[in-house]
Amino acid sequence: MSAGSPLPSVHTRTAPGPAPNGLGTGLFASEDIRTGEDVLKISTPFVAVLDTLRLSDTCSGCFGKRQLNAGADLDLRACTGCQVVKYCDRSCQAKDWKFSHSHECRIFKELSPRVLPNNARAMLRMILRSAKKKYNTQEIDLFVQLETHIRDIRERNMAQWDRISLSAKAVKMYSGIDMKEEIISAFGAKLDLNAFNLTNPLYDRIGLYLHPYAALINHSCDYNSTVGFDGDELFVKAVRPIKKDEQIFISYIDATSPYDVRHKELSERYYFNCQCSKCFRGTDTPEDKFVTTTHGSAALASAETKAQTFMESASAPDCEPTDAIRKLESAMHVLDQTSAWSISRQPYISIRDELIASLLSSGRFKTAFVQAAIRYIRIDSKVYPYSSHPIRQVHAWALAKLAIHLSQGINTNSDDDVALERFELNFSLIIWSLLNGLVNTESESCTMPSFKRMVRLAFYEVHKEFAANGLDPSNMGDEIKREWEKIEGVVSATLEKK
Ligand SMILES: C[S@@+](CC[C@H](N)C(=O)[O-])C[C@H]1O[C@@H](n2cnc3c(N)ncnc32)[C@H](O)[C@@H]1O
Repeated sequence: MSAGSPLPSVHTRTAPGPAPNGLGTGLFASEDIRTGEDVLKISTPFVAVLDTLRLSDTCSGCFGKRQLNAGADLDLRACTGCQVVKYCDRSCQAKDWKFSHSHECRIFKELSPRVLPNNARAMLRMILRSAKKKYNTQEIDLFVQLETHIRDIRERNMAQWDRISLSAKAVKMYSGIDMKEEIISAFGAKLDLNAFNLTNPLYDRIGLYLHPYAALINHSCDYNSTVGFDGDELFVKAVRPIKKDEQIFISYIDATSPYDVRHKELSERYYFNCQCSKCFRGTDTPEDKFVTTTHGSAALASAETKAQTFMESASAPDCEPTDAIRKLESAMHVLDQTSAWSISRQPYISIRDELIASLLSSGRFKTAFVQAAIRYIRIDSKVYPYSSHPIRQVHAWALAKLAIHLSQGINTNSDDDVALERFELNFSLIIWSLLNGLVNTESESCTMPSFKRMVRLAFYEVHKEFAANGLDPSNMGDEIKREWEKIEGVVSATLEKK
């Protein structure tokens, strides 16, 4: 590790220290850090597990890193012992076996076809690794000091406490370990309070991740860093320049939400009242703004509740994509009818994200392209003001991928009734311009190394095709500008129809 910690898997430009405003310990920059640079990189997790639904489609060794490049061509193979976890190949299997699976495989096999929930699997891993002395003293020392908020959990959320205690009982029974249930429960509480969403390089959630050094980073709704994962490697990157001695902040929640929603989530899930600069401004921030102030707060709250209900039923596991699309469009309609809701105010942003995912699942690529263009052009720069934000980059990639699909004349669903053809888009130029933008800003972007590699490869292919036809889009600025004017036309026409 470069500075501040004796942990071998931690490379950082931070040091722990007392954080002002009663925030306990925090991490502070030990030097100036530029946009896109690593604040912290951790090569080995303390614990990481996949969500139960991801066990069948994601490799438990590389957490989907290799699948990102190989796509559907890579067949995962189940562990021959337990048949629960799957791997790309022997090297991924060997990695997980060495990390923890050798201790738990027998237990998974005995329980099959039942599978322990993700938090119980993570607790089991931590207990077994700790019993096998796989952690070094410094890691354990840091882990022991992590917050548990056990009293808050017991007093304010009995259901959470019951779940933790039940998991502790199960972990003790299945592992046969000689450890008090209270101690195992404390492992569970630390996990609930300090774990990160493990995501793939496209920022889709796939599981749970914990490392006690990364867990020292405090939260701010006006964060200066973002967290991402490349396989089992954790990266914290600077989303804007950070000065030496400045505190590092990430966002534990979706910071695009208005004040009340953020406050509720942080207090119910993490048991604290946020002391960040944005929360001090209360509802006086863009996240809370409405387009007009003519509606009473009751009417707005009622519209929001209706829209949320539509959104929740659209994300029910048994909801077909076509049905989900109808529900999400109804949710948007409810918000539009108030004429107070801007498309960059939550829950509009999340509804559109869900809509794009459902349109993709049902093969409506043209409509998905238009919605992804609205998100890219009209929303992202408002809700993620720093262009280095990884979500902005991932959304640009999603738009480029849709343009690639459409340029290949892929059959779209017959319900895909957007008359995109009349705009005569030159998809190749649009793809080139999106990928060129991503490649050119790579060093200041907070995306993961394998994402950058994938984008670079795609750009190389597109550029090669142009070159084969004797063209270099670097010299076609006017043509590219015209294509973006056309997309602006598509976006305006769609939004005017609302
Ligand atoms: C993951 S830990 C961060 C490290 C922690 N400060 C420590 O000393 O161990 C999260 C806890 O830090 C505190 N915290 C983090 N961000 C905060 C914020 N913006 N406002 C108030 N408390 C915060 C809360 O007690 C929260 O439960």
